[in-house]
Amino acid sequence: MGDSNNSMPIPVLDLSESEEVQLRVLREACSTTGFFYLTGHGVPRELIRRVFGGAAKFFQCAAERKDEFKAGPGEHPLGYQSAVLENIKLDPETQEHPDQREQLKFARRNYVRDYNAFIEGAGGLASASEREDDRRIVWLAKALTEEEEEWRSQVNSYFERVSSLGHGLLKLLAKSLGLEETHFSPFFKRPLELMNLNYYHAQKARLGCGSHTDYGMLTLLITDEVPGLQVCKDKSKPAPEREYVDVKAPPGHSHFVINVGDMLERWTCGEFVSNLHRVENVTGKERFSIAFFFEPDVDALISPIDRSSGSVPASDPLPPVVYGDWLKEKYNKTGEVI
Ligand SMILES: O=C(O)CCC(=O)C(=O)O
Ligand SMILES: [Fe+2]
Repeated sequence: MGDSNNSMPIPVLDLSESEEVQLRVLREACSTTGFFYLTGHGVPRELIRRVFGGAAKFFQCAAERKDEFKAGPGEHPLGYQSAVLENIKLDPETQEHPDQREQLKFARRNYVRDYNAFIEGAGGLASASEREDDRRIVWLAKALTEEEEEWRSQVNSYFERVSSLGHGLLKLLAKSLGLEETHFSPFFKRPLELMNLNYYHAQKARLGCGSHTDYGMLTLLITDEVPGLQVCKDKSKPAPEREYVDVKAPPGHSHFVINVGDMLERWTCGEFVSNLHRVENVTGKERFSIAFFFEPDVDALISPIDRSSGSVPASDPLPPVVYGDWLKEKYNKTGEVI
């Protein structure tokens, strides 16, 4: 792991190394490719394997069964999304075809409330008591088989483990920027945490997921061993000239692949890079991945950090934004149909 492929090395952050080394690796990774592998994370491989196993079974189910996991009104952006039409994520500049993947999405109940209030303009934000109490992970299907019940507890436990990793990484990120360890905590009291199980079909010569950046703070991804994820070498180039390099698929679910999102790039005034990436599944094999999007509270007011003064400056080069407003604008721009 961590060797260069096609001349773009992806560093490995090992949480069992000394903090000094961790901070150095993190800073270096975030300010160059915006991607790093994470190991020493403590999420049991067996748990990850079981979550993947259940996902493979779920996506094999008949369409009628999968449709029972579809979101109803007020339940977006959760549940099952088939590969046809509902799942279009078109970047008109670079992507000719819709994304080719099925997804099953999970979040906590307060995410659903906050998302719908802010993005869809329906209902209110999670109430004060819900903010504290309702961290339940939502499953949309009315009834589950015994096997699915078992899978549910594995998926939920994986979600909690990755959520804790996200909070831990916030502390490291803050320190790597020379800030107090708790600097980001007030903006992550009830973070938007969205977990997508992805199923890329075994088709050829189509983008499973078109070139994009992720919107939030960090994305924590686990893939199977089928390659497909590619990272842009230099996103400042115009779209037709951009080159993409493969991100080596870690063996046996051993490493997370983590990347900086747009909000963190903005928060750090561009010091940390939210890089373009895509999935090109040309192996002729099915591919599965789990992406966990770790994003600030929907109503967090985020002022970019100017490191030249070491804190939030009086006159920001970038104005403060409310995270939910920023997200809404992003969705409107990409024309994502949910
Ligand atoms: O499946 C992958 O390897 C990456 C998926 C991804 O980039 C995304 O869903 O944002
Ligand atoms: Fe992504």
